[in-house]
Amino acid sequence: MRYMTAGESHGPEEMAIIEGIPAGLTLTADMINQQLQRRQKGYGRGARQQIEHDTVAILGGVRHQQTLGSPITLNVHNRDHNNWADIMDPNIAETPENSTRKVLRPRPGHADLVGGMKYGHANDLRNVLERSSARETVMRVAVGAVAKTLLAEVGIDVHGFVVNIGPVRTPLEQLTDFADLTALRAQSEQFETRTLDAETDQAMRELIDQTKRDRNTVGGTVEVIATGVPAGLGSYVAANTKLDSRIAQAIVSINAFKGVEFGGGFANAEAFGSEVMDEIGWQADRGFFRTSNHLGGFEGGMTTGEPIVVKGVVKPIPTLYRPMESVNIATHETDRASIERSDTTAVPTAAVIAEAMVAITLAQAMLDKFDADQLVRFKAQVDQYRTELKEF
Ligand SMILES: Cc1cc2nc3c(=O)[nH]c(=O)nc-3n(C[C@H](O)[C@H](O)[C@H](O)COP(=O)(O)O)c2cc1C
Ligand SMILES: C=C(O[C@@H]1CC(C(=O)O)=C[C@@H](OP(=O)(O)O)[C@H]1O)C(=O)O
Repeated sequence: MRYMTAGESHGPEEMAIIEGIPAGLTLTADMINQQLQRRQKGYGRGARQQIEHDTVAILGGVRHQQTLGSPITLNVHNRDHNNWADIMDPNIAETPENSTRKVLRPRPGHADLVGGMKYGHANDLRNVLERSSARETVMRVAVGAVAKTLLAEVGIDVHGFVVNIGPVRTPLEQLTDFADLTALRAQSEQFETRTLDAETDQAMRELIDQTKRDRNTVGGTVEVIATGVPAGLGSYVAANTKLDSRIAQAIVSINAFKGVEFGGGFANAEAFGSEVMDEIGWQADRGFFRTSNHLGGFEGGMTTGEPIVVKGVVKPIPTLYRPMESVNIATHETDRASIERSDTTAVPTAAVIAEAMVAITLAQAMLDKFDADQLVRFKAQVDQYRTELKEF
């Protein structure tokens, strides 16, 4: 399964084409819209999310709510395009009237300067920021919704949670029961943590409010857990077949993500081997299992059959309303960076996007391993494989 997205942040549309989803999967716009709505929630975002009401149009690859096996085409309209129509119109040449809102003072931490140097956009760095914007992640979440729908057919569930925003951490106890990820979600639509007491919820809001008043931004950490994943996805035989490395790539491909860890991750570097390896057990009704999950569900680049637990580090938003020092690319004079309308934090949204990226990567691994033509055969092969694993 592969996919591609296209679209500029203030352009008319965001688009995605997915190739390789089996025929016979029930898919509706509502299923995708539920995930798009989750992406739009989250305390700390700017005014853009009030303008957008992201809803998907399914334009190809589906008939009577069933996938056909042909490429699935998805589309999300940018409502904000109305406010940028002349400036962003693909079909109207540049004129003095529509050549406004130029970006000439690159923002440190954003793609502006290097993107401009690379593609030769010396006239306007907007040509960079329109695509480097995390607006693109709306389509990743749409593609992720399709992946999650497929994975649910074979009992795989994937969920993203907020771990911390700046110094405010959710009370994150070691998980022993991964039975129901949806139930694990604390009842907080704003933060999507897996445990959240009123005090922490309040502390997070206060931190974000204070950061906004300070005209600053704040980052954090998110965690994605995937359950029901069979052992043996990915392989140790070659560098590019190791599934943990593909998941790491998928996470760091998201705007602003700067680090990844599996299971105990960086803390494992300070522990002894006896505290880190997951001991092996066997029961007739389960087959092989582990008594702990310090390694986050991977050995040798392969899934162990235990839940996948992966965390991602989200840096603070680069655009500051109290801009940092920069240089005007037209005059080469020192100046303050441009201010574009911006979020204070995007960590809660980042959890939903990271979930989508893990779901996409797992769906790809499953479709590499099992039949990708039709859902019935795909499911039968997964069942058969699970039986073989249990009987090993
Ligand atoms: C959901 C989300 C929303 C974001 N919103 C903003 C924003 O409002 N302003 C901004 O400067 N950066 C924002 N970013 C971060 C930039 O897109 C990102 O830092 C930039 O593309 C440079 O890429 P890099 O940080 O991966 O190096 C956001 C990121 C995510 C994941
Ligand atoms: C549009 C989204 O996020 C945007 C990501 C983003 C950036 O620079 O990454 C900058 C902001 O864009 P704008 O200036 O239009 O408000 C965010 O709102 C979205 O998530 O749907």
